[in-house]
Amino acid sequence: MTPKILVLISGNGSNLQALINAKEQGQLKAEISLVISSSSKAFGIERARKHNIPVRVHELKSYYQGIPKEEKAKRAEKRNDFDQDLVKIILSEKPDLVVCAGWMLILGEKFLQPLQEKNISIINLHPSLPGAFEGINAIERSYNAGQNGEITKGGIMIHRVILEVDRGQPLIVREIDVIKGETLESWEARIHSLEHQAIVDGTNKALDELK
Ligand SMILES: Nc1nc2c(c(=O)[nH]1)N[C@@H](CN(C=O)c1ccc(C(=O)N[C@@H](CCC(=O)O)C(=O)O)cc1)CN2
Ligand SMILES: NCC(=O)N[C@@H]1O[C@H](COP(=O)([O-])[O-])[C@@H](O)[C@H]1O
Repeated sequence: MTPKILVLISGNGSNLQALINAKEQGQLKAEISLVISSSSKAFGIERARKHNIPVRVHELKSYYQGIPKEEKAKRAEKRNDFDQDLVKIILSEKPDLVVCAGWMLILGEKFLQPLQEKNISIINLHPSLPGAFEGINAIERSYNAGQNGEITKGGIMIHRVILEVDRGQPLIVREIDVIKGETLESWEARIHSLEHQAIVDGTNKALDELK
């Protein structure tokens, strides 16, 4: 039985495209059974649809409707509802593995706990080395650190997803050297190039570890 992966995206979807390409070239040990996007505007939706992969949009803003930013407790409640509804979608799909490929939302306990109980592994692609630049805008932050001489290497990792953001066990780590005077665009392109192979290798490695 071919394993099933479910891919979470929020934007361009170039890493989803890398998984789709790998599947079509026989280099991915799974089928992509569903793509879930946290934004209805994500270009990754088009990428999935072009390859007849089912898509669901699951947007946080629809949960926050009518709740002002100041009402933090109410928003936290709705955030839990968002996570719990996301779990329902995923459990109905029964994937072997969930791959966060540019999913730009922190996954809370209400999401992680039920998936752990069902033994569904979750991995994430993050554009920095373990222990550095957790969170968003990691590419720009690592670029600035490199150009300021604070780091000599950057890179990416595929890691297991735990509650602590970007602190899960790394499965794949790939490095690049800082080049002084390099443009942000060039740094970003080198990072993305690393990502597009690592997302496939990391997914295959996580699938192998399920056996
Ligand atoms: N519990 C976990 N959730 C997620 C992880 C993780 O390791 N543990 N990885 C992320 C992906 N990610 C970095 O790789 C990441 C994405 C988004 C954020 C974040 O701060 N999101 C904010 C919204 C940011 C914004 O849109 O301005 C939020 O969720 O409120 C941090 C890290 C996937 N989730
Ligand atoms: N913290 C998570 C994070 O920053 N993820 C990053 O989002 C981009 C998604 O690109 P894509 O939509 O083209 O695959 C990738 O660079 C990925 O590393």
